[in-house]
Amino acid sequence: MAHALKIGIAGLGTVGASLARILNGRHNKLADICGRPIEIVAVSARDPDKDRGVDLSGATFYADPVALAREADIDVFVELIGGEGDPALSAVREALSRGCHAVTANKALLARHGVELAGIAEEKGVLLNFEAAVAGGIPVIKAMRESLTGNSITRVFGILNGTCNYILTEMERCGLSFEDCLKEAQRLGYAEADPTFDVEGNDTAHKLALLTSLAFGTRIAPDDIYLEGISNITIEDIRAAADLGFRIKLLGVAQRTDSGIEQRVHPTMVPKDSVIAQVDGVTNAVAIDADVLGELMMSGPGAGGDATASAVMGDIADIAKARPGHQHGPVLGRPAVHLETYERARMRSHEGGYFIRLTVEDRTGVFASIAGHMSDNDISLESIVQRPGENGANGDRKTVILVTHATMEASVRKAVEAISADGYLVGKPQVIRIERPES
Ligand SMILES: NC(=O)C1=CN([C@@H]2O[C@H](COP(=O)(O)OP(=O)(O)OC[C@H]3O[C@@H](n4cnc5c(N)ncnc54)[C@H](O)[C@@H]3O)[C@@H](O)[C@H]2O)C=CC1
Ligand SMILES: N[C@@H](CC=O)C(=O)O
Ligand code: NA
Repeated sequence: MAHALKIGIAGLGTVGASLARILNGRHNKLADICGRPIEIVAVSARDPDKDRGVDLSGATFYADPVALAREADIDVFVELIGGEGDPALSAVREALSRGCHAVTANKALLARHGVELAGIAEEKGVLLNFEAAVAGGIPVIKAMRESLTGNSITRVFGILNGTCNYILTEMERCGLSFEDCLKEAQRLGYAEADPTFDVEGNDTAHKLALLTSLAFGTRIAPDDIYLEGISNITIEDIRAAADLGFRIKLLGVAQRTDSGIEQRVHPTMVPKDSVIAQVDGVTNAVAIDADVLGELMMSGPGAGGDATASAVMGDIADIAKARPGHQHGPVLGRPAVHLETYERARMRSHEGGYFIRLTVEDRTGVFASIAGHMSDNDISLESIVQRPGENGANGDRKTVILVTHATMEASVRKAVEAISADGYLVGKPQVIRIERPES
């Protein structure tokens, strides 16, 4: 049998500890499959003595993950610390620069520095694998990087954050509060160290930025993404959506439009009977429209220690199986130096349906005024209904719910601004985009 593949793991939290347990527990099986054993020879963690349910006493401990990356006798550096900056960034840079392969689950790091790191890996002839960074255990990076080579992709979209999908599902299913659902997602190991990244949509944006680059051969540009999270979604929105035959999902969407590449992350109402509406809990889903293949949809566990470690294990096994000089293709599907810049489609030119929920004072003329602003902005309405307000026990408030036909985002913004200026709104208007996938 060939010599062992020596790995160093930095970060022994939810994913790192799962990975260590799985690699140790399946040591012989992996050795059979890969043709050589995979040995954890070095680790870095904040607390060296914590019980993680795995014996790592044979591995050299480094307090500093950058030192591990720079000095340890390893073939592969596995980064499972998280965060877009140091120490993760310096550690991965160091490892690649000295000719070690690297594996990371860190989408924040790659969204910000992926092109630079891919450039180093390609220059040094080593692999930088990151399957776990997008949609957890779903093999979407492999699919886009390898299986779809040669296809032209027009759109990629999906549910890319397990925490948000878990929260939205549990709020609807059990009527639990947003805060309680988030706490449970944290307990289950789904959430980021700072869960704001989940609920405000940044994590989805990091993943979408990587998918966009793989889909369109473009440079990674997280700041080009229109971003809205789920923290403003209320149980009233979820119920109103259900009454209208929709469910609310946090979607990331990247597509080619006449005005460039549109990238957006926002809560979205999808028809209840669509495939994406059935994706519940921590499950993620990614749909890719490819010209030769057609529409590909993949779903599976998007977060959690074992699901994520499964993807990391696959990345490490790929390295163990690769013969020197016969490496896989470029990190981001095409060489980092050939990634293109592109025209960014502005959100104001987005066209789609909209759900608008307004809480208004119960005065004569309000309903007519709202309808008038819609018509002034050429917005065609599918429905407009008035209901007793959520806080209207004394009858002084009403809820007005509008659903529009396909219209320009700019028109909706202008209409909502005009309505707000009229002075009868109570609280902020709620605007949720509607997406009607073909399946
Ligand atoms: N938890 C999940 O479901 C998923 C996580 N990821 C990504 O995997 C990475 C790890 O995530 P988790 O394991 O959930 O996070 P975690 O917070 O549970 O683990 C990170 C570990 O790194 C350690 N750490 C922090 N600074 C360190 C330092 N200077 N030196 C050594 N260790 C240090 C922390 O003490 C912690 O134990 C992140 O990039 C995350 O975005 C990706 C997909 C899913
Ligand atoms: N916090 C993330 C973890 C996986 O990427 C999520 O909830 O999806
Ligand atoms: Na994945």
